[in-house]
Amino acid sequence: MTGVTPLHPSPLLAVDGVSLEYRTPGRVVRATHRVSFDVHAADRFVLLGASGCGKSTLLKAVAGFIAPVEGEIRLDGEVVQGPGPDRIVVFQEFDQLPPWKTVRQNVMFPLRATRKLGRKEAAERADHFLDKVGLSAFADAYPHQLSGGMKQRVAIARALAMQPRVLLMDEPFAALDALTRRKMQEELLALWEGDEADGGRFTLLFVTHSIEEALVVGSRIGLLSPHPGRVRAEINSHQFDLHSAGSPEFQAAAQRIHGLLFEAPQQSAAEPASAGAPARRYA
Ligand SMILES: Nc1ncnc2c1ncn2[C@@H]1O[C@H](COP(=O)(O)OP(=O)(O)OP(=O)(O)O)[C@@H](O)[C@H]1O
Repeated sequence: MTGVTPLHPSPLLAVDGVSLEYRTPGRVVRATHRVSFDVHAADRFVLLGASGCGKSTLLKAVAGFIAPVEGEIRLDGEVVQGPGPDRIVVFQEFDQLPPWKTVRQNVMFPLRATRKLGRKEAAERADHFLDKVGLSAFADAYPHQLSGGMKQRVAIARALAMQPRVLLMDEPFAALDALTRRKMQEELLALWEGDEADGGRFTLLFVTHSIEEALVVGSRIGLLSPHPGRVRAEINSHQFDLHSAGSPEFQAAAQRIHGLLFEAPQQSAAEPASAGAPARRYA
């Protein structure tokens, strides 16, 4: 890269004052209220909050499945109007892979469906990304022949093969056992590190309700308070990884986040949880 890097380059993804609602006959549920955050290229931005605070709804809105009732979401400065191949979601559920397709065919499918690549190139790209997630030997297997962790690896390979502008992950490891979950976190970070060789690290927007997972996976964390979801604070977490998980600094950060997420409502009344107030920022 040449030239001077601006101090605050414009974000790749801007979520700007976004309120999201579910409307059913006779009832409106406000899932998020004026949520704002920026995700820069190669960030690993984590949305963290208790169940029901609107994390998944926000991710669906960034994916383009839900339109904001207030505010806007911009990708590369363009307002998001609907789903697109520049934003791919990896879900928690193991059944996100069509069972009648082989592993290779699953990875190839979106590449072909969006006419991104021809059959031969799509097969080559699929094999490349299956190799990256350690599943070359299972390219001709069917999803039911794989473990939960392997299915999630296929879903990750399929998403990365599309080379999206932002990879969206909605609690992708929540249904895995603790050991596999830890291994998958490690592998995700290794894929992100290794992606430099493929022309630049991918940008991640990751949803979790686990404080530890947020600290390990994220370079930056947006804390959401519930009912409706509002940004409570933003925290830098790039200094942590799986190896620092037991350290005093890690424990202190986890404690601080716990306090911010669960501190008493009367304390938060004077704090930024009030509608429209700016979130606290931590270095
Ligand atoms: N389809 C729906 N119809 C009506 N309300 C919904 C719908 N989906 C979610 N909600 C409500 O919107 C709010 C936010 O839900 P959301 O699933 O985004 O939260 P979350 O933080 O992802 O929770 P979890 O961690 O449990 O998945 C909740 O109050 C939920 O009950």
